[in-house]
Amino acid sequence: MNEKKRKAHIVLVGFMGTGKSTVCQLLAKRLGYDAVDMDAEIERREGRRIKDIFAEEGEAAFRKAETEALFEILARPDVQIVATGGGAVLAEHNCEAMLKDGYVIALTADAAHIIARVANDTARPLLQGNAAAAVNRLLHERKRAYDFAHLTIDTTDLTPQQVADRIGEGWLQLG
Ligand SMILES: Nc1ncnc2c1ncn2[C@@H]1O[C@H](COP(=O)(O)OP(=O)(O)OP(=O)(O)O)[C@@H](O)[C@H]1O
Ligand SMILES: O=C(O)C1=C[C@@H](O)[C@@H](O)[C@H](O)C1
Ligand SMILES: [Mg+2]
Repeated sequence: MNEKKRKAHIVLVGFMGTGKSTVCQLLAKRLGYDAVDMDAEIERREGRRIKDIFAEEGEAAFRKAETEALFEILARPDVQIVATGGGAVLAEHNCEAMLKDGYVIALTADAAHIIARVANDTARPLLQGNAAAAVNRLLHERKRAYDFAHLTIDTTDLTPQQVADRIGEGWLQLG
């Protein structure tokens, strides 16, 4: 965290279940910034649930809506804490935009913890059916996808509050 402070949003990236949405709310409260959850924003703009966008129009249509939402969010003038969707990093131009307008923090966790966190949730279309197998396959496919971040925090043995505190302390120390 350095010269990017003040002019940049804090942008949380990471695989599904690493805690982006949860930490976003806690961090926004702690720092007094607005919390923006991209998945919620897409659902609001589209007027339907993410799993329905996937079912009715397919993943490509969702990715297009995701990029549109990301660019609109990043262009807002006030500093925000942004929780991205787990696949928002799959398009290189999305990553470039995040690095330009944000301080990008990647949250990680080991596969077993991710599976335990997301297995019983029906909201994620890419994890329906055998969630553990899907997590392992996608983690492999996305092995390097989150490496572009300015900072990486392994959340495996941390609570969401501890993750938010760690980020918040670093941010506030910069003055
Ligand atoms: N550090 C943590 N320790 C334990 N449970 C956690 C942690 N972070 C998140 N969780 C839990 O895991 C679940 C998924 O968290 P969350 O929705 O914040 O993940 P996400 O990264 O936003 O996922 P997605 O990419 O699908 O939006 C929630 O039930 C949340 O309470
Ligand atoms: O990792 C992904 O590709 C996704 C993660 C979620 O946040 C949602 O954006 C959606 O379920 C897709
Ligand atoms: Mg989320």
